[in-house]
Order: sequence, then C-alpha cells, then structure tokens
Amino acid sequence: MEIKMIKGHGSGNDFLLIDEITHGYTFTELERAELAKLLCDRESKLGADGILFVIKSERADGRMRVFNADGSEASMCGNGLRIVARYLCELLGKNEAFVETMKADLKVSKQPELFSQVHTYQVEISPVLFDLKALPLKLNKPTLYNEKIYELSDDLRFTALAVPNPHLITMVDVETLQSDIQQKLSEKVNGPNELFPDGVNVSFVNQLGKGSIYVKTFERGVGFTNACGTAMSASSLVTCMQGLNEFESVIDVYNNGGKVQCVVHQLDKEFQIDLIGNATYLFNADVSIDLKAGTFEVTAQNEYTEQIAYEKLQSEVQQFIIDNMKG
Ligand SMILES: N[C@@H](CCC[C@H](N)C(=O)O)C(=O)O
Repeated sequence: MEIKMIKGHGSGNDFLLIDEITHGYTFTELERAELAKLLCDRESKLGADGILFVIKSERADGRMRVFNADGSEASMCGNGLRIVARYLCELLGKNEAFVETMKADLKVSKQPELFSQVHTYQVEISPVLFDLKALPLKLNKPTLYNEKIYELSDDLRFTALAVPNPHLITMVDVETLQSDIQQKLSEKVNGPNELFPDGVNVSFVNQLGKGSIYVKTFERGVGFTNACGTAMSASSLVTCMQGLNEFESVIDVYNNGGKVQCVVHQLDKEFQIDLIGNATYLFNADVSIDLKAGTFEVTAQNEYTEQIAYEKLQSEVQQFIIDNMKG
C-alpha cells in the first residue's frame, strides 16, 4: 500500500499523522496495529511514539484514533491531539474545531504562539475520572489519592486517574527522578501484573516553583517519551489538588522535549484541563508499505523548516529545568 503521511511532534512526543479523510484510505484493525508497529520502530527510517489516524466523523470536524508504537490503541493522546487540531483547522480553514476521540468529543483551537514562530494549539482534556475501575487499577478501594501502593514502593505516594487514558502520578525529588526507580516500577505495571491489567502511563513530577512543574513519563505501549500531554495535564491537576499550584491559573509544565501550559478547571464536581503547546511539523512523506513482508520504503520526503524555531526554545527550557529542579 502507498500512504502519504506527516511526521510532527508536540513537546518532542512524535507521531505519524495519516489523513484518511482526504486520501480515502481504509484500514482493518489489524492493519492499523501492524502499521504502528512497523512504522514507529525507532530502528527504521521513520520511527515515532505513535500513529494518529485522522478519520471522518459523523458528529465532529474529524475523528482521531491513536495507536502506540507497540500496536495498542489508546483512548486519548494530548500531544497528538494538538497535531490533529492543527491539521484539521488548516484543512478546514478554521481556528477552532471539535474532534471525536474514543471517549469524548473535544474542543481544540488555534492559539497565539507560545514561542516565536511555533504553531500553538489548545486542546481540551476530559473527562477526568478517579474511579479505579476507569483505569483499571485492581485495588480494594474506589479511588487512590496520594497513597502508597506497597507492591510498587514503600515510600512513594501515588494518585491514579483516567483522563480518560490511565495515569499513575507521584511527586518526587531530584534524586528519585534520576534513579532507576521509575523505569523499574513502570516496567512492572506495564508487563503482566495484577494491579494494572491494561498497563498505565507512569509520571514522576517535580515541583520547580509556584506555577511550574517538571514531568517525566514512562508511557504505556511506548516506554519513556520526551513528553506525554495527558500525563502533564493529569499531573497539573494532582498538584492543584495538593495545594502546590492553583486551579484556573496557568501552570508551566516542563518536560524533556520542551514546555506546555496547563490550566485546570474545577467545574462543580468535575475537572477539565486545557493543554496548550506546540504542534510542529517535521516532514511529509510518501511511503510504500508491504505489511506482509513487514517492510517499507520512503519514496518521497519533504522537510518543513519550523523545527528550527522550536529548537531555539528547547535549549532555554532545558537550562530552566537544570536551574530549578528541587531536591
Ligand atoms: N503521548 C500521549 C498519550 C499516548 C497514549 C498513551 N501511551 C496510552 O496508552 O494511554 C499524550 O500526549 O497524551
């Protein structure tokens, strides 16, 4: 099969976007999973954290399906949704749109540039669910808020939530961040285990100062990524609940691939989060794929120049993290 795609990233969390609306592609479920495994392989010519399939929607401006690099499908992807937001807004000539995702139709909109010459989009992160059944997390209690899970650690306190993909969040110091604790723990809960039968995205969070945090995430179906949009949103919410940051205020969220902003809204009994950040295109490509043989060839590739502007902010951001990380 011949497929046209765009490679882009949100905070260095990179994706291949395949537009089924314009190109009229149709894939079986197996093909979607196989495409993700083949094209996202970091040893190959493309490589990515996942594939974003942009599909026609009956009720919204478009529909997003996201497949992780291991071929599993996720219910949501915050960084990926910003790329889809940009793609759909530019395709439809709009500044805002609604995107159908697995569990909700979400509002997305073009925003003033967060950094000079960096395309910036805001996406809605909701619903937010604390019921452990929503992850699922098999513990004998309805919710887990800032509590220990002794099967995982004697010291760390975790909060579990679904936004609506599953997240496990813990606040840590620099020493813990730099240790191998996150990797070991994440591999355990993302392998065969009794606590998280479907796996979970695991984030270690350091409070850099009032209104700014650093988040490092081991993603289900991928491993460590530069950033995870839903994880940064969930982490922002957890810091507000712990009184470290404020609801309805901008939180700067630093990550290994850049920086985003989150605003956490407390609505009656629900939470909703705005995730604002870059949607940067790297290149577009024509790819010839033989799924049976498990091979592909990039037959044409055109680079975008916008990564140059993005890289300028990257060095500033990384220096800020080094200077402000708390012990
Ligand atoms: N990187 C994404 C999340 C992608 C899905 C996740 N790995 C899962 O399986 O839940 C984001 O930016 O939110």
